[in-house]
Amino acid sequence: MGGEDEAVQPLFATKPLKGRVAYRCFASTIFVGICLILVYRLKHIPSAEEHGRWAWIGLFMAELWFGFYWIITQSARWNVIHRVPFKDRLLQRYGEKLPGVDIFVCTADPTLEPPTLVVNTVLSAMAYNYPTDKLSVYLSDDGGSELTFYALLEASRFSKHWIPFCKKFKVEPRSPQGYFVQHNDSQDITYAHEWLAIKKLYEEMKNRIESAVEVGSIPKEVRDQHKGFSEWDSKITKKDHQSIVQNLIDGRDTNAIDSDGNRLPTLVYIAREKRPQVHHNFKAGSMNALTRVSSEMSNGPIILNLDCDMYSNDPDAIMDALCFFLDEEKGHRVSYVQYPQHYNNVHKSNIYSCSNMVVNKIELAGLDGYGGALYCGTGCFHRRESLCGRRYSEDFKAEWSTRTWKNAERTVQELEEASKVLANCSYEKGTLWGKEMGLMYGCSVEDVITGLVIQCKGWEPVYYNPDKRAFLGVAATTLDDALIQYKRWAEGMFQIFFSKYCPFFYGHRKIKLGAQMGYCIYLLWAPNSLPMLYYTIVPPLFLLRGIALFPEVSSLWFLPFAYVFTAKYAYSMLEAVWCGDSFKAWWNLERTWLIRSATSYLFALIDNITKQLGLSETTFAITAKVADKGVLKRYQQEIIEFGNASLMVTIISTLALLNLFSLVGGMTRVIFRMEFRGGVAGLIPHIILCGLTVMLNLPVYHALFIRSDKGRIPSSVMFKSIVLSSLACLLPYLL
Ligand SMILES: O=c1ccn([C@@H]2O[C@H](COP(=O)(O)OP(=O)(O)O[C@H]3O[C@H](CO)[C@@H](O)[C@H](O)[C@H]3O)[C@@H](O)[C@H]2O)c(=O)[nH]1
Ligand SMILES: [Mn+2]
Repeated sequence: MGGEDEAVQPLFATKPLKGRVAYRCFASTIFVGICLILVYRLKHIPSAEEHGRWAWIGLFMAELWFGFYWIITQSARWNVIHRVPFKDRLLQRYGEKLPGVDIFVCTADPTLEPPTLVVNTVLSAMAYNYPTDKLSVYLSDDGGSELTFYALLEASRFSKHWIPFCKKFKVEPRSPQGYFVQHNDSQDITYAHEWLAIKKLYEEMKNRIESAVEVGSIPKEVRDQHKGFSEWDSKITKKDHQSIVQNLIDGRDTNAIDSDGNRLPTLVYIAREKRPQVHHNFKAGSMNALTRVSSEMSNGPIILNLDCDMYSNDPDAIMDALCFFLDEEKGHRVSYVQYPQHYNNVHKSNIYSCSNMVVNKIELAGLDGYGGALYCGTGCFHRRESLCGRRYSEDFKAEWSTRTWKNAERTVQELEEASKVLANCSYEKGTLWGKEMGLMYGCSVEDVITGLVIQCKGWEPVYYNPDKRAFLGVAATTLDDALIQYKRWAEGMFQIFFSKYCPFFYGHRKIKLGAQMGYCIYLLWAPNSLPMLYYTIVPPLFLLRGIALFPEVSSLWFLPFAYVFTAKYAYSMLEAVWCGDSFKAWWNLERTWLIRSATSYLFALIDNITKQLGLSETTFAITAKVADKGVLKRYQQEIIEFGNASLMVTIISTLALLNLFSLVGGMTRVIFRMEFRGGVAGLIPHIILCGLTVMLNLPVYHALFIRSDKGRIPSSVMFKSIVLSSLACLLPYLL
């Protein structure tokens, strides 16, 4: 125990990122450039008789927005920090006094989220290097599926072999699926022997689960093995069923031991009550039910929240996270410790830009620098108290060691019955759950808004980005999935901005200005769509018409445009490469940003408006975690999957064609020296802009005209977008 006379060494350190001063100087030059651009726009507005007056004013507004948004993004780069925990000191000081940790895993649909995937996450969580009597894993199944329950039952049996195997050979990762795909070339005989045996067990379990899933029901002899299946005796549906709470492993039970005779962690299955007439609030509702049910059982003061597709990749991650909570001097202020979201199915070139290295390494760490670490929904350790709505106060000191199972003497049956009440629809009526307590309701990014509210109650969250990836999830493998996911995020974020939780008002005097701005980088994704669309539609059309909307290249006013554009993109490329992206990944990100703006962000904007008008409601489109073989193959080859004839794809291809037509038309004009207003030199910026857009869209043309696989853009979409873009090209002649 930390000696009384010597000063206690901290359990974690916070360090600034190097190179700040240089960055701040550089950013200031861009700022000057932006101001000059705006001055130019204001001083040169075409007169009422001239062509392009309104287009000009539109460009001014778009550039005003980009400038404003750029300033907002500086908050995430101004004050970047990183955190360093000291696990060894923790181990020395807290041997026996470690707090209980409850791990929540959420799943919602046995088809989109296969039970095998779910139990892999659960098993990886059960196998953490942490005293098993202090570890409890709770699975919330919003799908209310007996298939998932069955899979969990199988996992509880398999864990008796898996956990000792992991600990004996220190295997990593601890998701069996993730582990067995690795190559095993060990020479150790006992290891090879046991490896084979455990692999066989795993494959058998997997086959049993998958054949049950295929048939869609559980064989009678299996149903008879566990009383829990009786919950499904009366035909129940996903949207209409009673509360189900089944304790599959009771961690207090001295007979619940693994094959080496060590105690097992607690394992509980929960499907909260669902009734068609009661709104279930998606994942937030499920997390809150988990919080209450777990408080009736293990009641761990630390909660780790995982999505069902995100397994633990580092068996020591709990120890790292605890360093932040248990630090004697600063730990009592920490509300949650968020890890970045990484994916195990993302390639180096990252075609849909799902994993964002710059966001993970710079932006989120930059927000943390202002005390504004985001809560991202998964891979996050919470303090139960702050999650349950407690306000921070100076005299708050956690008592870790005194807390254990709240109802230690009660039997499993008694606990299950008591817990079911907590998972009932009626339980929350008239309480503060979803408003002041637990995760917030009514927003499709329940995580971000909950994090903001917790911060505004005085807590200081931590963002921790270790070199070794602590959690690995599954990223979207089709363009549609990726865009719909971003639409959900952009919509929820923008909704926060226009609610009473807008960081600038709600956070005023509660969180730092840097954090308020930092939140807005994401909250303002949706409105970016309009200026982005404007910039990719109007300048190309005016190029076609031969009307310059930018200064001539020989003019001094061209300099700020050239400087801001080049410096911004050169910097963003260097930044991406520095953060570990490839050049191609950065290039793909630029395309993705364009595509997202034209689709996800635009739709998010529109949906927000219709919601304000009361025409639509919050929804939650679950991202698929599996794809069929053809799709997967193309994903492996890094070919974009357009596939269906959706409105989003139509917009993308129309925009791409419009730029192509304009570029060709504009170049023809230049080559044949047709008349211009403002001279050829004035059109060069248009050509550059349009040319870059065309280059970004190369895969779109490829999918339109060359590809023949199923992921190409369907011909119906092709015809539609040819007609639409041609019509658009005629537009400037009518103005
Ligand atoms: O009614 C629901 C819907 C979803 N989920 C679970 O929520 C998680 C996230 O859903 P997913 O479809 O995978 O969405 P993503 O876009 O991948 O999730 C990101 O964005 C969400 C907010 O939009 C956060 O909740 C997630 O933590 C974050 O990873 C999954 O485990 C689901 O099982 C539920 O429990 N109940
Ligand atoms: Mn997900």
